[in-house]
Amino acid sequence: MKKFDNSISEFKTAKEIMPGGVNSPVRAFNSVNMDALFMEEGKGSKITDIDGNEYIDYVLSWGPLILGHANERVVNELQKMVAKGTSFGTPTVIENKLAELVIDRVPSIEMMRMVNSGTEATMSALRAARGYTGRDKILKFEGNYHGHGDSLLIKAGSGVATLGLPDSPGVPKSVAENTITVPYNDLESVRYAFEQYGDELAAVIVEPVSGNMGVVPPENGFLQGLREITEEHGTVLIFDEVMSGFRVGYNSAQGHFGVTPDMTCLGKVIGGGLPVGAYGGKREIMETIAPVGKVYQAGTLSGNPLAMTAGYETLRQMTEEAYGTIEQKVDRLVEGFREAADENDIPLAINRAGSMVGVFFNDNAVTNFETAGNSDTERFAKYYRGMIEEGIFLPPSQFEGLFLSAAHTDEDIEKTISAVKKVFKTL
Ligand SMILES: Cc1ncc(COP(=O)(O)O)c(C=O)c1O
Ligand SMILES: NCC(=O)CCC(=O)O
Repeated sequence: MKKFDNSISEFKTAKEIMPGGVNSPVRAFNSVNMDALFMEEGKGSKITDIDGNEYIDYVLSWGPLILGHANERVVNELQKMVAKGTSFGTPTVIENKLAELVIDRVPSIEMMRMVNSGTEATMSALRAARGYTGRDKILKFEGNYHGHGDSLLIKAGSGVATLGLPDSPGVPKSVAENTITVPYNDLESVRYAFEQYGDELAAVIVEPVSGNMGVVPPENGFLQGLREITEEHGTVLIFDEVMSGFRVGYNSAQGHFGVTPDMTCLGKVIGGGLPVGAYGGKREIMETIAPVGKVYQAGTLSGNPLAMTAGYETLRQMTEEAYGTIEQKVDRLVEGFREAADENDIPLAINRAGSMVGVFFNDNAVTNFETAGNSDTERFAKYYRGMIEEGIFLPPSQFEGLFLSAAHTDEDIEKTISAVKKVFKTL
């Protein structure tokens, strides 16, 4: 049995000084009935906790680390940048470089703004869409998570779903009234909502691959349908690619599925593990942002040179070939999960998109929040704790996807599959 004495002791201290002992709820391991693990260092696909236990890491800081931990080139370039200074509060050349790279690869983005988190990206994109259209209402999907901005914290996924808090106290009723929610992958419900509110809807915001109720890809025609309906009504279509951006593929989910929204939100991978977010889209919409237009949005540390450096050096290494190599590893991992399920007669639904994988203890296909919610969370918790014992670090919730990086080796994947087979026998 692994020992976690140091983590247990630090977590006890942390709980006295931070709500739940954490700076973000999903880190508290609530739904798997464990104390949180405190990590000390990471290299490549591996992460080590403060008790010296090493794990193959499929959390990757919740998605950003597509090259794995402490990638040599990223670390070298960051060290050079740190020595020059950490923030100037003026434009820097590295902001241009990262923005040009993003604009080049993400079809919808003609102009963009850097911010400090995915939450800021979605809040700012909504404000731009509202400013541009002069409308107040927005439509989002049940089980999609767009960060913790008031307008979007309604029937949200991620920790909100894990903790069973469908509507957060503290969001004013007057704000919540402007957010319409419908089931994911359900164009009929979207059409119905547009019949009722069509000309009042400023934006439809969607995770083009949903990653916050576990991984749920869009069904054929869903994104295309959203494109058509929003176009008919002059509503801004926003793809929240904070998670899927530069993860589902070289040109992000929109490139992969061939549907171009009006605006896109980014985060995670584009900061290579440093705090970042970004939003962008059609020039005409982005020119509503101050100081060109009247929609105000700002940030002391926005476009921070360290974050820009980590993001730029990460994306430069993620060639089309690099994405292909990760996908082959995902193929094998998914195959291994299926073998383990068959061998042990465990009902399992597996979804994937690029290097995002969702494994549900579920008898049926998982296509939306409702079907994801039918998963066996108790079985998940038991599986989770078994995998920790085997040295595999997974996101601690049935409603989060796992990620692979370019640093994961074939050996890592085979070790993981062996662990899954061993743990499934005990469920
Ligand atoms: C799709 C999506 N949007 C927005 C966010 C919020 O990003 P952040 O946690 O950086 O605020 C997340 C992640 O948590 C996300 O997965
Ligand atoms: N899929 C959910 C997240 O990535 C959230 C991370 C966090 O809130 O700490």
